[in-house]
Amino acid sequence: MSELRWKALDAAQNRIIPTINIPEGKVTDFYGIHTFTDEAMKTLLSPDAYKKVSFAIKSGENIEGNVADEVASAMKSWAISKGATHYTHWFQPLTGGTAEKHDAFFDISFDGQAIEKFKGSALVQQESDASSLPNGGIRETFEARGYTAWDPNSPAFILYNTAGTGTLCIPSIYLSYTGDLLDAKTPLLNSSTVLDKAATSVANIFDRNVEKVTATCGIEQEYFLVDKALFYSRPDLLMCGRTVFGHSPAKGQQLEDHYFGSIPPRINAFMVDFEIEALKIGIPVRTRHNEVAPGQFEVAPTFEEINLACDHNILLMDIMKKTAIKHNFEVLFHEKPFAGINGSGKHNNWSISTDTGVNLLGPSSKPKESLRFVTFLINIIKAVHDHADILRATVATAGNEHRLGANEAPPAIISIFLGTQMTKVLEDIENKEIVEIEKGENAYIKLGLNRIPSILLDNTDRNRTSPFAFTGNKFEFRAVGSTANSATPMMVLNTIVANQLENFRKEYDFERENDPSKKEGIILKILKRYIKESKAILFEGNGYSQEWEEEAAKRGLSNFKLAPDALKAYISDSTVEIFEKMKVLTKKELQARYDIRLENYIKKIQIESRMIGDLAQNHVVSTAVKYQTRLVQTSKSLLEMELKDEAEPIIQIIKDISRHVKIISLKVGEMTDARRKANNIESVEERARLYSTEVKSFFDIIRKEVDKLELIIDDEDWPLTKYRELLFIR
Ligand SMILES: NC(=O)CC[C@H](N)C(=O)O
Repeated sequence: MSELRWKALDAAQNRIIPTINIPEGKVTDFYGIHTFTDEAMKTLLSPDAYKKVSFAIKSGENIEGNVADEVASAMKSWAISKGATHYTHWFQPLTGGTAEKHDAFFDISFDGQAIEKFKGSALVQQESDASSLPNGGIRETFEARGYTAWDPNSPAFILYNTAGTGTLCIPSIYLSYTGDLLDAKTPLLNSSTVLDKAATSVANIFDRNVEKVTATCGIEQEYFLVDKALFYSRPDLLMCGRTVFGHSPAKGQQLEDHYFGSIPPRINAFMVDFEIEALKIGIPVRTRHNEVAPGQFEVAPTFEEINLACDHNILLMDIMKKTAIKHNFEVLFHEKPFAGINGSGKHNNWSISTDTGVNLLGPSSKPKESLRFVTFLINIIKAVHDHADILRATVATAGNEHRLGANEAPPAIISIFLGTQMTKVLEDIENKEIVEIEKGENAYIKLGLNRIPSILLDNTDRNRTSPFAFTGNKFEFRAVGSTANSATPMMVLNTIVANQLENFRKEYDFERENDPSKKEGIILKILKRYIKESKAILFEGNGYSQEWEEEAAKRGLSNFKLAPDALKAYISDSTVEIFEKMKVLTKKELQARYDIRLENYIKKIQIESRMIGDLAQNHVVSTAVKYQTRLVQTSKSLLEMELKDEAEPIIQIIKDISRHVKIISLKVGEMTDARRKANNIESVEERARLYSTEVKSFFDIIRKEVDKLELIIDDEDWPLTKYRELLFIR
């Protein structure tokens, strides 16, 4: 086995940076050339068809058959002219990733002629016998049909394979024969619709011209890069996406010399390459940098409409994985591939803006508009306060369980960071007496609302320890895991905010009818109460500290460290009530998602547990025993030569090895028993609980012993590529 390690090290150190095809011209010359953009549609469709499609996209109405035929025909000619041979409905099942089945444009007509075919019906809807995709019991196996349907809100694009041919990908939603939602995209679309409705009605209190409110999102993506040969030399990376063993290297991230440091040339080449591919399909990537841990990096696009942003993020991950092959890298999206150093997250920068061009979370120089700003801000705080548990549940996975609360990642407690100055503004609103809002801006000034723009301009205090931070003109949800499909957390955020805004509007209307005072006074009265009700969620301090855990408990905030506990919020009464009321997900669909996520959790821990057993016994213990045998020979020889003192330290090492090996063997056996016990449990909830508590409790114990052995056994013999090699060779 150590031979594999040495070969891998050799390969990794002799890489040549591949040539990258840089397109001619400026980025704007090739941006979106592989996307069937609105521009392309305008050029290729008849004016009438274009008008109808645009209307359907805006209104969400169905597209008529003949119009769909025209769009399909235009898409086909466009795609074929760009080298596409196939098409696929590209959708997001509940696996967390994407799914695609490629069909050729090529076909044989009824009279035996070879033709290229793509009808409107094939564009709009496809039937998939995808009974192997997770459905949480929604779809009985005897009714295995599922449907994918075109989502015209997200433009079609072409993905090329290494052979150079392309597939036209049509972003689609996915549902069962019975109409139950089986994907991540449809609920997100639903949530955007309800958010639009609720936010528009609140925005109308301030401006009657607002007709539409859109959620936007910009997703920062963290990742690790490991040389391909090194990656394949670690069975745990290959099977679990993370290392289950590995002693910390002498140098980790303690010198803080990697973050924002000069990007190594081989990495930079990879970044340039995948960014070009991303830009060609219209993903507006803009930022790249070294992250905190050695071997860790980040990419971020500019923000977009939320549905598009989530599609683009998951697509970007796919492009990164594929581009990495050419560069002999493997991209790790796991939340915690290496113990003891930074994990990887996805920071979702979320905001809402109107069709009149106003960012509702953006500061304004007019105090009156600041009232609108605080209205949205405080409603969001209240929504997150009241429904923190379901927000937390969306980021609960086996991978993220290792990350939350460890090394620069936010803790499992959901709290909101506002910055000291904004906190003060809220305190003023809560505590200062509002006399009747007078003419002019006096009252706003008294309340400190006139200060907001300047506060937000120099709002430099950032708090990385907060899972949900206000950053001047948007909220940053930092707890999302790096492998996650952002569509799910963003769908929940949209929904709880929509629900809250709807409640606010109702309360406001009610008060208006019964209270003759000015609308500003009424708004402030309601906001005062909201602040009182939800200020427990506001926290400015160090989210990593023990004191915060204690303080949060006192405040009654939840702290679900284990994913199965956090996931329960999927089926809580309040979640079901809101999601059914807002028509985003039904109780049945929530239950299915809960079951799927528990199953996924169990399977992930099961795979890791098996991997730990296998590596510990078949790689580590066997190597340790072989090395021990050599030491026994040496000590025997020394004793024969009557060199007792010299033999002593060697005998001590022999004993140390035995001690570690004994614990490892014992604990691997006990862990296998714990697994067996859990597997016999019928209830998925109870099984997940046993996996998260009993089975998982052996992971650290076994790891500790293995990592000790790594320090004892001859480096020449050690079978697992070491942390220093995985993290620093590039
Ligand atoms: N510099 C950073 O933003 C670190 C974030 C951290 N990697 C996380 O897991 O979220």
